[in-house]
Amino acid sequence: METAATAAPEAVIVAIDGPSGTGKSSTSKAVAAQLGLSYLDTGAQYRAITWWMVNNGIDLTDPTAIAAVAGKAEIVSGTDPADPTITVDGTDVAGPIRTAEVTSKVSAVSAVPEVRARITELQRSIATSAERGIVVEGRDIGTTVLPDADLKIFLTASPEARAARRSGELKGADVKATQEALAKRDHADSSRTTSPLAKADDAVEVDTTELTLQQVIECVVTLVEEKRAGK
Ligand SMILES: Nc1ncnc2c1ncn2[C@@H]1O[C@H](COP(=O)(O)OP(=O)(O)OP(=O)(O)O)[C@@H](O)[C@H]1O
Ligand SMILES: Nc1ccn([C@H]2C[C@H](O)[C@@H](COP(=O)(O)O)O2)c(=O)n1
Repeated sequence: METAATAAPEAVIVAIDGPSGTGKSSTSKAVAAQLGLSYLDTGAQYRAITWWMVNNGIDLTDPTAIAAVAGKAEIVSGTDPADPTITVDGTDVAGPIRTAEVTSKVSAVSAVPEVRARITELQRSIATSAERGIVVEGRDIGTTVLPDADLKIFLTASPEARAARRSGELKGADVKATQEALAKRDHADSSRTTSPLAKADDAVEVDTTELTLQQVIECVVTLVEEKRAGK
């Protein structure tokens, strides 16, 4: 009989939260790869359920309609930092979840308590079964999903730096329009009632504005190693 893996006693759980474009995904993936840990992109899960709702014609202006179908899509996340995957009902949605349409609608879907309850349960189950430990990144990991995480990091960066990074990714995108879109999404994610984007009281805040990605990775790796040494 196949049994679910459980975390080893020395497994470390790292929660990385912060607003959009602060470097959570890039940092988390690299730290997990360097330390031999699993990696979970929780934003991808909220994007995946949003993609399913768009595809199934759900009225995303109606929280009751969203709540009614919150449990319908089967979302599976692959946690290898070298090749993170995400499927919905067996379909690879890694590309489709990054469209402008999904990005503009994900905050409305992720604000619905029934959606959060479902995705939070999935995230906890993935984190507790990661044998060597895991880096989980999102908006409410340190505050709600994994309040007992061994290490909590809250990444920040100036709005200008975040917009410049994002526009660099979306070749030719207007920096001002990108900054406005980021601010709008951050406001929605921070002001929702259920589990908003927030820094946990015991999180270490790292301002990445003036740091290279490599410097941020080194900083987080050092914090994890210090935690492990003190365990
Ligand atoms: N310290 C840094 N200096 C310069 N560029 C960076 C830095 N950190 C990340 N980047 C770049 O910024 C972009 C956004 O980074 P990333 O996707 O990791 O952010 P994020 O916080 O996960 O965003 P989101 O929440 O929107 O998914 C990427 O192109 C990444 O390479
Ligand atoms: N723990 C999380 C992670 C993500 N979300 C929501 C809010 C974000 O705007 C959206 C997409 O996340 P991204 O891919 O930009 O990291 O998902 C959340 O509510 N809680």
